[in-house]
Amino acid sequence: MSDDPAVDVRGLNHWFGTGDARKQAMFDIDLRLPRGSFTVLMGPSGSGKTTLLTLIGCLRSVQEGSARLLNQELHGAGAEELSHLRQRLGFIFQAHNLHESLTAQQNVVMGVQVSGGIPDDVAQQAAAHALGLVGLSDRINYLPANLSGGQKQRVAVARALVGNPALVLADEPTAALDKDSAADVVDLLKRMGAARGTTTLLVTHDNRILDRADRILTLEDGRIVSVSGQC
Ligand SMILES: Nc1ncnc2c1ncn2[C@@H]1O[C@H](COP(=O)(O)OP(=O)(O)OP(=O)(O)O)[C@@H](O)[C@H]1O
Repeated sequence: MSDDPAVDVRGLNHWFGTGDARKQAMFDIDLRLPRGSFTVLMGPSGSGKTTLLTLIGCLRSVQEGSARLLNQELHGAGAEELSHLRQRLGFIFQAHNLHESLTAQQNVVMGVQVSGGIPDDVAQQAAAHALGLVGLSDRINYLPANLSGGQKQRVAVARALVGNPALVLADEPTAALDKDSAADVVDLLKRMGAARGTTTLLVTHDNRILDRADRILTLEDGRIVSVSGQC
């Protein structure tokens, strides 16, 4: 495995709006995420956590500065390169975003098929395996409506990890969960990340997660104001 960090951001600035409404949201961000690390990104509402996550996740264009993701520069990258890079990422959001009309298994299969060209039987096997890893082997044919909040979020974790992503970006994945389910989801992400060498960046307001992070970054008003933990 390469020693290069999974994410290497330098001098990143970002603005929203145009003309008089133009407002700077990110200021001179420097950030490195070593491969296999588990980093928590904290900060008050409006501090820029989601903006930073979506820039790193190729969901927004980098306007100024450098952001290298898996050894590829995002600033100036074309749509096709960004789309290929996105296929190497796993996303988990606060709202699990499961398709309500699809079973747990079918939802996870969609996570395999983002990269395209995967035979259906292989996708089905991979999805069943991922659901087993998150402890839901006995729920694969359940619709989301018949799963608890914690179980739905575990399906979302399985869907994010089934394609073996190099980097997992999670935005408030435990916000809607009770204490035990939140701990389960984070432990699961950490355990699976460690087993596969996946790098994880997790945005949260949830103090319960902090003791599980290798590193904690704090954003305030679009600036990183503290970094704690190992580098
Ligand atoms: N699409 C947008 N257009 C204009 N301004 C935006 C847009 N998205 C975010 N912003 C502004 O950028 C700043 C950072 O927002 P962001 O959503 O990244 O913060 P956050 O830390 O994720 O907040 P929260 O914890 O509430 O989700 C805020 O001032 C926000 O109003």
